[in-house]
Amino acid sequence: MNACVLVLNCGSSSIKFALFDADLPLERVPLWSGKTDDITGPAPTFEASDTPPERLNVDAQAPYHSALQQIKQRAIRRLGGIHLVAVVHRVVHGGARYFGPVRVDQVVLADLRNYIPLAPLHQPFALEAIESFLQMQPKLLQIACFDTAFHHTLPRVEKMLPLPYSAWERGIQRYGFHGLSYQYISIVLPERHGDLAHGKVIVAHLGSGASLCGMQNLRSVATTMGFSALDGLMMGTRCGALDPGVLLYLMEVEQLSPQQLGHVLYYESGLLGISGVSSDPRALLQIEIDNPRVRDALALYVQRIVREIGALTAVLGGLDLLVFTAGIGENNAEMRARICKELHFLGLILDDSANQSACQLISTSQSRVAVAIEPTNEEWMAANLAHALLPKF
Ligand SMILES: Nc1ncnc2c1ncn2[C@@H]1O[C@H](COP(=O)(O)OP(=O)(O)O)[C@@H](O)[C@H]1O
Ligand SMILES: CC(=O)OP(=O)(O)O
Ligand SMILES: [Mg+2]
Repeated sequence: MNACVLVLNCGSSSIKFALFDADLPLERVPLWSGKTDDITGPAPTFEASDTPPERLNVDAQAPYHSALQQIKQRAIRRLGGIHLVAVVHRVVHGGARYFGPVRVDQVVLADLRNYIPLAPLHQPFALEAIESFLQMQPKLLQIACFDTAFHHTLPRVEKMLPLPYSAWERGIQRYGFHGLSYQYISIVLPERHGDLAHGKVIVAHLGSGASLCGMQNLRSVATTMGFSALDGLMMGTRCGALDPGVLLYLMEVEQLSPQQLGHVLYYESGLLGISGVSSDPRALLQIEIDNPRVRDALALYVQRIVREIGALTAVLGGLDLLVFTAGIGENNAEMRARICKELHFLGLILDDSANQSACQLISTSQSRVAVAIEPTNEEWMAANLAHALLPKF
């Protein structure tokens, strides 16, 4: 083995990490991987492929910083004597400037800071990770791969917002997110589903953050997240699509400051906001019988997904394949069943036992729309994209 790359994926509630042998072809299974979950919550956890899950001791004043330092230490320990050739970062927002993977130096870092207001739940943590490695080892290659990049193929009409034209000229447009996940899915779908994968496909990335991507010929043609990671579906703590009149009302009549409004939309809404209990459907499903607010939260969550699948099906002009991915999409059979039940009008028929067993294909042979589960692999996708920037051995 010549060298390794370390990938860091700073999500809204987790940091995922993976170590890949840098030799091509890049194995999809990492040498070492894991995640820290619920970092800002009361009981953050650390899980890695070589150790049992444990409680992570984080500094409550700076939980992300402290989790990151611990991952760094453990990664260095895991490397032993192996040469680390680069650290690859999932950076959520690349704006209108960054599409391909990019080497990050202080200049690029300063530029990427401009996007913090557009992705306040993600961008600061990824940039903090980059900065911390740059300080520790200034010569170690830092590479950013962007969540927005895969949506570069969106037609102009999907990128534009119906605001004054000058907004478009100022870069106020729909970008789309979860691109590393969708790009990975676009690579594996033909391997699993042959020609069907090249048709009209909707991928449902349902995690803490959630979005849909409509693909045709394996390219993004429509997506539910837009200018920021707030648009589209209802999420764990984020509202999703909202009547802009509500924002004006909250600011003008209820006198919320921009900071307070941001906090409401990013941290206090979605499943947590409606239920008042949790942002995790797993927890909510267990208590819905006794709790009407929890039932409302789950019903609204499903309704928003079904409504947007309908919209993307219209944009695609039909639907051949629906793919579930990310934490909820991959693991929560009950949520998949509730969503699919509402899509019966499309001729979609779920195979209940295949769904319960989380099979690769979970629709019946009579179903007019094939339904699949595909575990995402954002870390491998980022490592793979970054490979072009690595020095040749
Ligand atoms: N084993 C599991 N069973 C059911 N739900 C799960 C499981 N693992 C994760 N999830 C769900 O996935 C969500 C996190 O998804 P993930 O894609 O990891 O999000 P993020 O990348 O934004 O941190 C959690 O809120 C939880 O609801
Ligand atoms: C863009 C986004 O919402 O990412 P995540 O789902 O990892 O929070
Ligand atoms: Mg994620």
